[in-house]
Amino acid sequence: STKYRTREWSLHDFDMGRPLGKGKFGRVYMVRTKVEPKYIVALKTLYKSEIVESKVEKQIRREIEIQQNLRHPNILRLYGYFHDEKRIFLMLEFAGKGELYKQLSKYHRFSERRSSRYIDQMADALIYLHSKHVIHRDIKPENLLIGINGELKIGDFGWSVHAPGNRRMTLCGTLDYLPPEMVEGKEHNEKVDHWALGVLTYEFVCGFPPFEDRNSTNNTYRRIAKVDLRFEDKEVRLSEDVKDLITKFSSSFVMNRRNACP
Ligand SMILES: COc1ccc(C(=O)Nc2ccccc2)cc1NC(=O)CCSc1ncnc(N)c1Br
Repeated sequence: STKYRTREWSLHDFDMGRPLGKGKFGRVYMVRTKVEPKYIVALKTLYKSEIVESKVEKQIRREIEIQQNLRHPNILRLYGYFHDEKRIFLMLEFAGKGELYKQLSKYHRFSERRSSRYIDQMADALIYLHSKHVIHRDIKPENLLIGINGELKIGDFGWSVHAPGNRRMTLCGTLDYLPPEMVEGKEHNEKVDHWALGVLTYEFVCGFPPFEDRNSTNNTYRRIAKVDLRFEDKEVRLSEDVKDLITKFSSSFVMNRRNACP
């Protein structure tokens, strides 16, 4: 609603709730507006000092600009923002069922039915993003949230990283989702999101990403560059359909690469 955009918000408008997650630049709290109607939002605090230090102020300005114009049921809303002398506050949609990766680590992998529902919603969100010439470039379980009715939401975590814990972390976030052209530092287009959707589908139904090599990041690079896709894992029974879908996601990328270098 436009009311959010015009009025000036401040911390005093909210009752503070529990912390929701920790990002690299600050924390996210569940908060509620003090006056009726009592909206619940996820309030993300970013420290100006850290943002300046990491020279990401342009990136966050651009990101806020992009996010405020996005309206899609499978993309987490950014309602607005405000700041005080030390911090910037992002007023985000609250996703009622939290972080998808926590479900994935709890259940190890998703059924093909549940995976197909999530991938279908991701595809809708990407069609919408690409229609606005926005390439996401960072699709991975850590960046996905689940709404109160079980619907998937792309929650842009900006440059936030999760506590190291059991998450795969390399220099710039997980390597596993990078497509060959990014791994080789080439220019990229929205097909990088199609590639990542294939990697995401594989990780949903298998419980681990297709090119992962826990012992050597170099080998992960090599396997990505070669598109070394394997389905031989004994304990995971995959339908021919899902193997075909995943192969198509990666081959759509290979076609793209062939076009790129005649
Ligand atoms: C549209 O969502 C965003 C938009 C922008 C940024 C951001 O930090 N940009 C950024 C930060 C620094 C530098 C450059 C960009 C972050 C998010 N989103 C988030 O941080 C997700 C917070 S966690 C959470 N949120 C809702 N419901 C839950 N249950 C949970 Br758990």
